[in-house]
Amino acid sequence: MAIDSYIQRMFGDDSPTFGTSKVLLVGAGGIGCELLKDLIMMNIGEIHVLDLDTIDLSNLNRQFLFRHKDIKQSKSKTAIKAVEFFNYKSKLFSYHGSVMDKIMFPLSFFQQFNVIYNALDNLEARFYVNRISLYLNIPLYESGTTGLKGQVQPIYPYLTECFNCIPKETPKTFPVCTIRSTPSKPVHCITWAKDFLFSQLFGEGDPNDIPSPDVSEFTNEEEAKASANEVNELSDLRKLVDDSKFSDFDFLIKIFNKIFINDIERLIKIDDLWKSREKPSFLPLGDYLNLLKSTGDSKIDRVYNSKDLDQSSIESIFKIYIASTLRLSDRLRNGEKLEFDKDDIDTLNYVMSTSNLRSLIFGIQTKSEFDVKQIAGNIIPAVATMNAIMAGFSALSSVNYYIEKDNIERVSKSKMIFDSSASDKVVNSSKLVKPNPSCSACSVVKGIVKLNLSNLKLSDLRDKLLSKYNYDDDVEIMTLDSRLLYDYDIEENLEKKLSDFLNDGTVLLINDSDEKLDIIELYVVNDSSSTEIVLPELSIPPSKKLRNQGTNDDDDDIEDGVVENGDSDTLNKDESSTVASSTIVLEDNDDDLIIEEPNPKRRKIN
Ligand SMILES: Nc1ncnc2c1ncn2[C@@H]1O[C@H](COP(=O)(O)OP(=O)(O)OP(=O)(O)O)[C@@H](O)[C@H]1O
Ligand SMILES: [Zn+2]
Repeated sequence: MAIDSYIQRMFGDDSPTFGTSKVLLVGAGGIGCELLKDLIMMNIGEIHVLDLDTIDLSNLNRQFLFRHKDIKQSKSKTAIKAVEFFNYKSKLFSYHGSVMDKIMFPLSFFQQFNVIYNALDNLEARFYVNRISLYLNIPLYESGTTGLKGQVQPIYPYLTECFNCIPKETPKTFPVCTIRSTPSKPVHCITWAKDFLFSQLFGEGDPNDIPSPDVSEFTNEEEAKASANEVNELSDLRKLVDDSKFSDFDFLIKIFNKIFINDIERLIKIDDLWKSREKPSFLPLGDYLNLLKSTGDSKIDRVYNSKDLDQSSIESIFKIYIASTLRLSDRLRNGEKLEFDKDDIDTLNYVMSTSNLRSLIFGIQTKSEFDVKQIAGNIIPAVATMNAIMAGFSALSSVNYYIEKDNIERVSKSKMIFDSSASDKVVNSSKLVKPNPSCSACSVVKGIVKLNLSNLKLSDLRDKLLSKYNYDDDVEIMTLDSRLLYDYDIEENLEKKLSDFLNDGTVLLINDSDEKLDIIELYVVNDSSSTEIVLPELSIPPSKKLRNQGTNDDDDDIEDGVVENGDSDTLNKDESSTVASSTIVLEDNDDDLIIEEPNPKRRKIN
């Protein structure tokens, strides 16, 4: 049966406006491939698929639109080609690039869409698209999975929580001293091997530029000194690795001695570290090292790798260490730039062997190549079924919107879907919640300012802001990344051209110097044909400070007999009582009236 007939059967004559909709699908990975199939089955008018990546071998187990022959091809292009044989009406478009690339995808690119679906794997891009959906007031269907966990959050800007409303967990990090001096878990040794040892010996960057560790991160002074020494010596070794004439086998012994003997000796001497911990011990590799020294380079098995690993044998781990060090230094000397990649056998073997040798020294359990790959590659197992379920719910949640897009209040009563831990349920749902009033993304009034950056000066923008929004006194102008461009102490920029500071896509924060009005956020759109600055119509609420003051003063009213007074002309009715408290009249015990002026506290960001 044709898709149309299914849709007709399900929705009857009130068939939703799938066919006339134009949507953006961000991400063509695990969830994205599934979602593309689902959206096609809904006969969405236009589906624009955007992804920055190419296909890897490791994607094939779950990204069902891709085949072995597609490896190294663009994900978005391959995905839309793969569905060509589906019986569909949707028009498909693909884009190969990062959604955060403001040149490839300016705000106007997003403006054409009715709905955005996120199928991303990182917070940065998710936060970015969330902001775009807020600027343009486009519903966003946010989905994600980690293993057997998953979630779909429909976001109806300003009506329901946005992606930024709820604080997100950041990836776990470990204290520097644990990684450098007192590891107690395999993950500590793997982090040391990958982020410290590998990156300093083989990673990009000038060996003279290896930063010293931050002394304040160590509680023990000797430990901080030992750590600083380690870095200096490593930088010398890196020079040896880089030296193109160097082919002396001694080099391997030097590195080994430094990392696995001298550095450990130094740590053992710091008694304070071992009061409540087992001291590290040396690897029983003496005979093997001597044998290698006497037989020399010719006897080294350069191709020995993790396939030959006997995890219980120190010698086997050591042989992988030697072989992978040689292979990596050869590659480095051939001019290759190296970075850790879980799918690059040399870098993985190096991290696996060095972390396991360190684990043995500190009495920690060794890990297999598979485990090290998971931990070092930050791999969270992706489960194809969970991706398919969440993609399905993402598409399904959006049906509400297509059916009743003219009644967005009603649509915003939809539900959020997430995995269930109950044995008899696959998923759970909960009502969408109103936005968090202190969310830094959606609680700030936003708009788009159109202007010709190369024709105008900062003073033009400042003057226009003052007149358009009736600020009493002055404003502070800064960028979202905290560059202060103007306030009443910093006038030197006023006569400079806006193009000196701003680009298409820069986000500006405008703050009322009097702290009466709330901060506003303006997205800069450079329009070279524009002759004037076009600022958005905004209704700027009173500042949070005033609102809080209002609330506190309400309490004080009872205790202190505060009488409120003020001009509420420019205010919304329901906010007038709080803003009026900007001029507070206090009655003191002697019946004299004291007028307390608002005391604007200014923030300076350098
Ligand atoms: N800034 C971005 N712009 C466009 N696409 C992005 C951006 N960031 C991530 N993506 C894409 O989002 C998709 C997420 O899919 P998924 O979670 O399955 O990850 P993956 O990279 O395909 O798999 P794995 O991480 O397991 O190798 C990927 O295809 C990735 O390229
Ligand atoms: Zn929010």
